[in-house]
Amino acid sequence: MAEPAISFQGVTRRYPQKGGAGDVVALQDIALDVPQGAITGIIGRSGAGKSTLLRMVNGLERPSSGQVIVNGHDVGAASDSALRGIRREVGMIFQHFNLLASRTVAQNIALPLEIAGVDPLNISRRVEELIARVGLTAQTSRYPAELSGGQKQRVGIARALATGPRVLLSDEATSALDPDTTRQVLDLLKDINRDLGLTILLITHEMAVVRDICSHVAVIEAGKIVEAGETYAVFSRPTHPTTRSFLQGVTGVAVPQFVAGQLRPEPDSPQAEAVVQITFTGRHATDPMLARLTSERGVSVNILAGAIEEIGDKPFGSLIVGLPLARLDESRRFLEEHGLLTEVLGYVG
Ligand SMILES: Nc1ncnc2c1ncn2[C@@H]1O[C@H](COP(=O)(O)OP(=O)(O)OP(=O)(O)O)[C@@H](O)[C@H]1O
Repeated sequence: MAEPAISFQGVTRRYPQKGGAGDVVALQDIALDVPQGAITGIIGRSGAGKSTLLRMVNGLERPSSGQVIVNGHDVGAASDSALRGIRREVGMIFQHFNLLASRTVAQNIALPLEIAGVDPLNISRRVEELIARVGLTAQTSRYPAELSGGQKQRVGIARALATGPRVLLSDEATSALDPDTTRQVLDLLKDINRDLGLTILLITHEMAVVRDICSHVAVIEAGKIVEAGETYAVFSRPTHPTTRSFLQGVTGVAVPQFVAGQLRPEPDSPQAEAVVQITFTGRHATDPMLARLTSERGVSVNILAGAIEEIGDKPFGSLIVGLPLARLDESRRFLEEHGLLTEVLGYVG
């Protein structure tokens, strides 16, 4: 296994509160490896600790205890001069772009190179290359106020890439953009990841962003990582309720309203129907298992909701069905034996 690009080792961050009301524990004993060359998403609700975690990677925050190792350097223990070196290897993009209004596109992108003392001829060559890379050649001399949100984020990306970082941090980079523009910016990040082998660590509160570009994901809740792994594995077998609730919207299936209102945790009668979520992954996503359950076992299946999509180019499907209570155990066994995951959501009738 290659060394991780970033390794959080037992990281805790406390903030003292005014008036001696005890500390706020923003992060608690975080252990997480971010693989080299991957796109890793940290997803969590507001206040979960995402920004604090991200800001540790470029030393904007330091751990109260534990270590953050980036490309082999212990960021929390780095001197100011070592930190400057680490920051050249770590670019960052922001939700609100953070561009300088008085500088053109080219001048904004040139800024980190000027700070690094690169000579002017090399700066203009490099800036031209970066502008082409993010598709803004026609906007080179425009000011931020003359750009759309998506174009501003492209400038942010080019600026973050200027010093040739090995890691790119993204702080809710698409949260201020409409869905089409979000898609384009995510595609650009994916291309950069692939072409430059750049490690990307992003924070988001949208599972759709994770689904669309992240090969790995960590779910953070109240300062703790509650679930982490390859996106496909986490999507197929979410174990934590927070992960499940983030997934509900994104896999496009939810219990339909007319059923949700009647759903009960226990069956009321032997004639009840179990409402079951079935998750399909890999080749099983396209196998007609439900048809076989009916034709081979004579079980009538009532399809209530469903969707099939792709995660990391692999098919992933989710269905919600009604199954007769009397045949529930047998049906679940049949489906599980064929590689499908089943979960009883409740009972109706
Ligand atoms: N400088 C600070 N002083 C005191 N408390 C802080 C400070 N920074 C963050 N916190 C607290 O730490 C916790 C985590 O905050 P953080 O900003 O990392 O969450 P987040 O997941 O990024 O939230 P959001 O999505 O709203 O930005 C919160 O309870 C927050 O109030």
